[in-house]
Amino acid sequence: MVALSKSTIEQFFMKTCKPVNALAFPQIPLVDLSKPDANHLLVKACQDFGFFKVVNHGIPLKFINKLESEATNFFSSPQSIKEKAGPPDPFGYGNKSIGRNGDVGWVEYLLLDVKNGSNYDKIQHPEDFLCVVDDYVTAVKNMACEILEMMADELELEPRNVFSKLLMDEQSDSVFRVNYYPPCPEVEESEKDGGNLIGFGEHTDPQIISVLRSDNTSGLEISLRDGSWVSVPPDSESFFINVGDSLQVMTNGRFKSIKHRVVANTKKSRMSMIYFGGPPLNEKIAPLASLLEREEDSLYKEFTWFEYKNSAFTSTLSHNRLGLFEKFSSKI
Ligand SMILES: C=C1C[C@]23C[C@@]1(O)CC[C@H]2[C@@]12CC[C@H](O)[C@@](C)(C(=O)O1)[C@H]2[C@@H]3C(=O)O
Ligand SMILES: O=C(O)CCC(=O)C(=O)O
Ligand SMILES: [Fe+2]
Repeated sequence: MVALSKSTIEQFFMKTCKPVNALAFPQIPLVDLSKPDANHLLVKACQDFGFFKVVNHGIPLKFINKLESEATNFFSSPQSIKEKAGPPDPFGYGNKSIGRNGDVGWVEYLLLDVKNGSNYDKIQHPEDFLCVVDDYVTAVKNMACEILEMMADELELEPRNVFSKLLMDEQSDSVFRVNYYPPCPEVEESEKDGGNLIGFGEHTDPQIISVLRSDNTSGLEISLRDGSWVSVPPDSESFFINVGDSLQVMTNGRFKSIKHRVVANTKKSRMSMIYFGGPPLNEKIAPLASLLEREEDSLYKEFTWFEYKNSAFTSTLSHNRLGLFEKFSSKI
């Protein structure tokens, strides 16, 4: 990134909420996938937070390291090379501008379509990149499916692939993103006023499940039920799982899609990679009939993922996207 003036940088300061010093939150739910209580703990975490950390995940470290090193090469290449992989329409390289509706963040990113690798050819040496992304995404998708099946078991839902089949479907509309948050030394002056540089503004993820891995730089924050923000202690050897809006709907609001954001670290860069597991475009998203048989009212109108995605992608990051599909907004 080129050096920017203070006034240019000011547009990245948080506008919607007072500057915060979100406390590090050591009580992030922790699920050890190799332990017998994993099913119970992950369902509890989805109900209480919509977020948890996973250890003993079985994803080979070499997949993670290779991808991190390819991505580091990419983000440290000359701006003109990176820009050849952009603009994000919606896939490709993006710089500071997120989505199409005016959101900005102190971030560079690569957004890739998992279903159809064709967009990789914007990137220089696509063959190297394609190979490492595929290995990584396949492994992470399998872990996401295992977690979704553990959820179904714990909720006594049948078949147990009721959620995971959506990610396994050849037409699954899943997305992969690598975010690079450069340091911003120019901001230290303004920090005296208690400012915070926004890396990625607050939002919920629209899909079913998101699997996030970052390096050991802090920055990710989650919003608790009382509206306070807490900082997630980074852990490069673990994965963090987010419940997405679609899973909130399918569980009729039992699982919460978590509001999260990234505050840029002004001194250190941060890199994260996120797999967003989504359903096929024509899939109908609605509370599962077997949950409604248990005498619950459906809280949501049915929609297809295509409809939800269209509406989501015309909204800004912080918009409450599910509001449009709620039947009784006061109940949620
Ligand atoms: C402002 C936007 C960026 C986003 C599309 C949207 O209009 C609203 C949802 C955003 C989000 C958040 C989670 C993922 O990072 C993402 C790829 C997604 O599916 O929804 C982004 C979208 C994006 O960056 O294009
Ligand atoms: O970079 C991160 O840690 C999170 C980014 C994020 O929430 C997203 O890309 O949807
Ligand atoms: Fe997100």
